[in-house]
Amino acid sequence: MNITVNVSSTPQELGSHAAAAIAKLLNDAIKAQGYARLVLSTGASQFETLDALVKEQVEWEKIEMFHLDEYVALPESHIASFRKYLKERFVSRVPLKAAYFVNGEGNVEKNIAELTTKLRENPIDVGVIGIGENGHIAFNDPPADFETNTAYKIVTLDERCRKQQVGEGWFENVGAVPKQAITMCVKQIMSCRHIITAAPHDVKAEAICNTITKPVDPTVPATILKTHPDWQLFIDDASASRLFAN
Ligand SMILES: N[C@@H]1[C@@H](O)[C@H](O)[C@@H](COP(=O)(O)O)O[C@@H]1O
Repeated sequence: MNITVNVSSTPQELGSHAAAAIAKLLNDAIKAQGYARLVLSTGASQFETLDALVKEQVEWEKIEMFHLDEYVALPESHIASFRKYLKERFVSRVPLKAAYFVNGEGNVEKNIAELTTKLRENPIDVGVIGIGENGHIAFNDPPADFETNTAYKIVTLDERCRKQQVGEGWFENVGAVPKQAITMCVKQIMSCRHIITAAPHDVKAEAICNTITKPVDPTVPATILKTHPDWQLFIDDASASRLFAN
């Protein structure tokens, strides 16, 4: 078990530190095996990290990118679509070898099966795994399922998670947020060789405090990350504020 916590003053500083750490791990993997496989999160908390990551020196043509989670039946043209998010904020900005998305439209079971086959061809080197305001990782809301062995599954989103999406401006009201999503499962996330978490902003202060101070338990899904052999957590003064208050 190896946990590193890095506290920055601002989200921008956090983004550049997290991006440098991700780039180093990707470059180490390329050196060792000639390629690297990356899983990316989405959400407002990842903006600064992705903006900095696309500027890093990485042989992007040796990188395969996978996607963590997506709403069921939300068109890719919707502003909240995570496929749209990743295409605009990452895939269009670096010349990747390949990008594999979670597609929540059409035959979802078939989409999951095809993506799982691709994902499981080789281990994932770096998982960039955000933490939600309710402590979720991907769309594994509390109480999270730590046991499922499939790569992805369909979940029903909890109320707090759906409200957070409205708070971030992705939807006009809670009724407009899809009730279901496809998420990478916790065990699959934990199988990433290295995990990097970027969690800035005061809205994450409670989740960060719970993750660090509470025992590993499904009621705070992100606590499982503390059992990973190599987890680097990047927070800022705002998201760390409850830690210092304790
Ligand atoms: N489903 C996404 C995840 O991919 C992300 O890691 C996490 C944190 O994102 P946010 O910045 O929206 O809090 O939750 C979101 O809902």
